[in-house]
Amino acid sequence: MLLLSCPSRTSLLARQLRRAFHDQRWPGWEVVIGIETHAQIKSRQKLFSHSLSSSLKDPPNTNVSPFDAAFPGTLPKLNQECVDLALRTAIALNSDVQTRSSFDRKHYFYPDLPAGYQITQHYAPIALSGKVYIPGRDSPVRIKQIQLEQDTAKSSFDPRTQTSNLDLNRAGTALLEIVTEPDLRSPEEAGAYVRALRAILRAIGASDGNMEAGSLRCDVNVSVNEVGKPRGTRCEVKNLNSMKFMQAAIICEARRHQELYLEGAAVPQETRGFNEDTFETFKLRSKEEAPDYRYMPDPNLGVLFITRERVGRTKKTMPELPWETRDRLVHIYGLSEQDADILLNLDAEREGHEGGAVVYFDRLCKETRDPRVTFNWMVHELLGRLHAAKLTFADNPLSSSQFGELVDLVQSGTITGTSGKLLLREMLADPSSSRTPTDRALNLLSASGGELDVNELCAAAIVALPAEASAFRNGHKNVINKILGWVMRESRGRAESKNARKYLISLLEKTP
Ligand SMILES: Nc1ncnc2c1ncn2[C@@H]1O[C@H](COP(=O)(O)OP(=O)(O)OP(=O)(O)O)[C@@H](O)[C@H]1O
Ligand SMILES: [Mg+2]
Ligand SMILES: [Mg+2]
Repeated sequence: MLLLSCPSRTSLLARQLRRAFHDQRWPGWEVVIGIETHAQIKSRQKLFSHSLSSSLKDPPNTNVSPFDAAFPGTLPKLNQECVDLALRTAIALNSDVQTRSSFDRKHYFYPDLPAGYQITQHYAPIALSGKVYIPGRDSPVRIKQIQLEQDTAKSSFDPRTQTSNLDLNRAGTALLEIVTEPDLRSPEEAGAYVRALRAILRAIGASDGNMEAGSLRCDVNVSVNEVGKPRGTRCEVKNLNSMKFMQAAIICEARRHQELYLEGAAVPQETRGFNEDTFETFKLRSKEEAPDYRYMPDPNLGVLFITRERVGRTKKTMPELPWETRDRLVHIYGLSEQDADILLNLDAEREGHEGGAVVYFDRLCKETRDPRVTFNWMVHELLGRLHAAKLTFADNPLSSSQFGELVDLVQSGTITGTSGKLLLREMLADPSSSRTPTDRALNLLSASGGELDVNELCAAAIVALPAEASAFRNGHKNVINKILGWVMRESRGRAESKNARKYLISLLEKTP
């Protein structure tokens, strides 16, 4: 947010028109997208009961309280941990937290909904009108509202035995529904928005945002119009659980609407599904067939009051948000925006070593290493090696201090860049070895036999014997013999002692 300027409305509009007009896939058409995201809240217990939020590993029907199963006479009790996490989300998305919000019943009849209704926040959601900034766009994606609601149970059908199975583990788990205004204009922007939202939810601990595990699901609303003409009719594609499927569903809808308009037909407002095998959307129901949800306030839950003090207290506990991290990487460390995004995307994909790629990079740079050199070693060499072995950053076995020592050896000229790469390879092959990178570097040097580099050994001696080096610099000139002894030993007597002594002294006098 700190990075991005706010251009005037007219230049914004012109840019948006240009962007729409220049989409080579559908010149002259504008594709309009709004997204409803359901994120499972990372709370220990469900939204209104004491049973635990389940993971996919839990056996079916093991985390179910009488309330989740809608036993008569059971009552909901709002879990404040979920409210706190919703509050953190609202603050992170720059939204207006509502002092008063409330819960409503949304009725429909399906076996995965034991009570016959889902408790949601239809009339008065917990937060309104937020903003999410995404790379490549000056204007934010506007958030319409954020609401708390319950998840449904899971039903599955076994065609062999012709039976339906119900698993109530998920019933009543807390969800956040985050709804955008129709501000997105391409499948890529939609992807960038979901990635940015997921990074925020993860950074604040509100959700795992794991699409494969179902903890982040999206409904996309798509309409198409000719550039400069009024908006088309929107169709909603439900329940997309991967970025790839979401973007494919948008492309499919964009083309389908264009074809209908070109034939002179109208686009009927529909709710659609996505076929993961054919990559096509299909009709679930038309607007006329839409269920009447008969929304009504839940009489068992009162008003949810959130005081200004509570919002203020929560603000104080907010961590650095992804766009703030990006700003810091660019302005404090001097990385390019692209390089900053590489680190942020590593974190967005998966939690990495020592709490993530940015934390790892921060630790490396803390020791006054040059951030750009460090970035190159971390991303091009370390990550490059990991990728070559089909591993990700999360599998990185080297601690930041081990890896930092390697960077230092190269930076101080103790070993060449080529030897550094060899050393990295060796360290990754045997990460648990008790030998330090400096020890390994020396082995590497002596193993290279004839190519003995006395200068490299002298520099290594200074790194390996810091107390002696500083004693020499403080006037204890005799200590040079100890440092020289180290060089002679490591070179297995192959170094020429007079030259080595001269070079050592010049090095010690040159470097602080
Ligand atoms: N012309 C349009 N083209 C694309 N998206 C649109 C258009 N108009 C509205 N939208 C988007 O449709 C979504 C509507 O979601 P909302 O939750 O408000 O209602 P809903 O889909 O009718 O209800 P439900 O939550 O039951 O699905 C929003 O994300 C909004 O931005
Ligand atoms: Mg909705
Ligand atoms: Mg909807």
